[in-house]
Amino acid sequence: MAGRFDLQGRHGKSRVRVSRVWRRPAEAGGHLFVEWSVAVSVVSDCLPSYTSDDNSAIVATDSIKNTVYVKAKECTEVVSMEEFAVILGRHFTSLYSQVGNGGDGNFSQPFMVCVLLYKSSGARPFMKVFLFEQVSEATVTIVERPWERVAVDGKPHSHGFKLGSEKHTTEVNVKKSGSLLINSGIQGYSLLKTTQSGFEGFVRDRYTLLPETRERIVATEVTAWWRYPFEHISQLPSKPFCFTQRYQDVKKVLADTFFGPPDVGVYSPSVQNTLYLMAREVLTRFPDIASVQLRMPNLHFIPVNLGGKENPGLVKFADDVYMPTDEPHGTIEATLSRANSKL
Ligand SMILES: O=c1[nH]c(=O)c2[nH]c(=O)[nH]c2[nH]1
Repeated sequence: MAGRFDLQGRHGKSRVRVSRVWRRPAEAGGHLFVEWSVAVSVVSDCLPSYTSDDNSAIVATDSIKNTVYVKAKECTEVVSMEEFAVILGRHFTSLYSQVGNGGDGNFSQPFMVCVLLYKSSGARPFMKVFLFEQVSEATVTIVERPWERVAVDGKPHSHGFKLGSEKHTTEVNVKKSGSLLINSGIQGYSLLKTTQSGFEGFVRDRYTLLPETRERIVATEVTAWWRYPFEHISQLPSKPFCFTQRYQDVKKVLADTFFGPPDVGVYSPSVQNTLYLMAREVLTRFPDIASVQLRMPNLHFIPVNLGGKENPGLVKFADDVYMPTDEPHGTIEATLSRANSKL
């Protein structure tokens, strides 16, 4: 018996690199500059293109790329990358229905539009039928290159930037119905402290060699994702809420909790506990964040002990010289959500 198959597909364009400058006068804070790597992926009714040579319902990924540049141009007011991702998501999920139904987007099938075309020669008009694709869903992912304004002689420069390290990311999913998911995050946020960290009381089995300690270096490269509670386009906050500012706030709360007060720090009994406290602080401080996921590899700094059988204790380690490693590393991650939130 011939098999029956269920086909699902999506297509889009990845790594569309776009920069946008908003040229404000120096008195208003100077130029704003962003560099984004955008990926757009749409779910659409173009299954015949997979199963046959019929491409008539495909929005070309080249057009998707061009749309990113056009929409960036149209953003004459400063936008955050979350807002830009929503603009793109709405564009792709509404564009093809607007032609036929005035924009309320309630088609469940691909639809046809009949257009009467008139020839300039005055010949009889003829009718052409277009089949428009239904984009039911769009996912837009953006990673920002961290250009930061420089300061010269302690004064913020009006149009000079240097590259920083950690990156702001976002992933936005928009459905034709208007339903929405906005996740934002941080990638490559490297944090280290030279003391106030230990690891004791863990399981000892016959392969355990790791000594217990209350004194070690702890280092990690945080990847964070958090979810905003806006579940429909209509719930999007109006202006004063700024996703970019919230990103800066979350970054600060994560670091402040990791390090503790500047003079004394805070003791970390495990990466697990520090991760939890960081996530909890984010949810406590920001009611507009519904859940937060943290991934914190434990990047080991191994105490160097020279010696061996012949020369035991040739050079004794005294919390001073370490061998930095990034492979292998511990992998520690958790998600913290509000108890009443639906994930
Ligand atoms: O903070 C830590 N958590 C662990 O789970 C772990 N495992 C390990 O070997 N060292 C550490 N450190």
